[in-house]
Amino acid sequence: MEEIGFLGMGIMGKAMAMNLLRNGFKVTVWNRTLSKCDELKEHGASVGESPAAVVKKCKYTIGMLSDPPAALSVVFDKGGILEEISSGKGYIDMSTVDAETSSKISQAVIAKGGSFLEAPVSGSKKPAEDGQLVILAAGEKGLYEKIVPAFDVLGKKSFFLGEVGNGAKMKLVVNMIMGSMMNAFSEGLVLADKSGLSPKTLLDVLDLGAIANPMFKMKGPSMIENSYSPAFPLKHQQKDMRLALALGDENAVSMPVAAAANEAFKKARSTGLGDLDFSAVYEIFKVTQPSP
Ligand SMILES: NC(=O)C1=CN([C@@H]2O[C@H](COP(=O)(O)OP(=O)(O)OC[C@H]3O[C@@H](n4cnc5c(N)ncnc54)[C@H](OP(=O)(O)O)[C@@H]3O)[C@@H](O)[C@H]2O)C=CC1
Ligand SMILES: O=CC(=O)O
Repeated sequence: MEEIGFLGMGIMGKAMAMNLLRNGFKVTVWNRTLSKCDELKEHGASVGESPAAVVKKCKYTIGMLSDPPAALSVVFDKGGILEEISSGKGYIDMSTVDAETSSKISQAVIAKGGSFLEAPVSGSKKPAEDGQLVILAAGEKGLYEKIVPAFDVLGKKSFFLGEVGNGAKMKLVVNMIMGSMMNAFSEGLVLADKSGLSPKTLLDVLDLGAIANPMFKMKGPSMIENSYSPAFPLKHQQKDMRLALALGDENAVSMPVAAAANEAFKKARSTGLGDLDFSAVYEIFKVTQPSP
């Protein structure tokens, strides 16, 4: 397959680009903070000096940026994708953003003759390293079909969900549920502890029952050790809750559980926990539950 461009060497982008390299793809990377490209360079990647330079060199370019302003910046700002995208080239944005952001990018790319696909992912740092992501693609079907060989390396399953916006919406629904679950889980761990039970035993009990799930199993042991090395940064989970709640507003869907979870993530951010893993929201429940 042709050389792939990759913009954004954060937790996810770095793992995904590394995975493409490991599987024989030629990759040109770019990151706003250039030094984060060094490790990829050591593993054989080329480095582009701007998103435009990457698009000029590569037929297909993937973006994995933090949030809507970042996703828009690499497209519309000076040195951005729009300066070089043209007929025969494709841009695939795998960042988690809202449908409106994705549509703006799509329209601009298509106006220049390029093709666009949104393809946010479910799965965190480890699934990214292991090529086990779930890819939620939408946009131009032709581009989807051409990029499938790369998706096959990055993910265990990819869905094509139709028109641009559907991938973004699906991702926000999934992360809204995940964020609410993390809050309920944190409350449960605190309730067990404060009522004299062992949180560790609670993990064992949960894992054997109908609400067992990979997230509780993976995050629970580190949470009870107060260890929050970031796989999915809390500030991004809060961004996803905010964008999901906006989607709820648009569709007049009442979401009291998600709204409460968003408040807890906001509180965690305001106390300086934003760069830790999203499971650090547990700390908020601990401090708001004084002993009787
Ligand atoms: N981590 C996870 O478990 C998962 C994350 N996601 C989503 O993937 C995306 C990336 O997440 P993750 O890798 O964890 O995030 P990180 O915070 O680790 O990385 C964010 C990336 O965005 C770049 N960036 C931020 N602002 C700008 C800007 N204004 N212009 C250009 N680049 C910018 C950063 O560059 P710089 O290094 O210069 O700051 C960095 O490359 C997010 O949308 C997140 O919600 C989806 C699934 C799982
Ligand atoms: O967006 C985060 C994830 O774990 O999926």
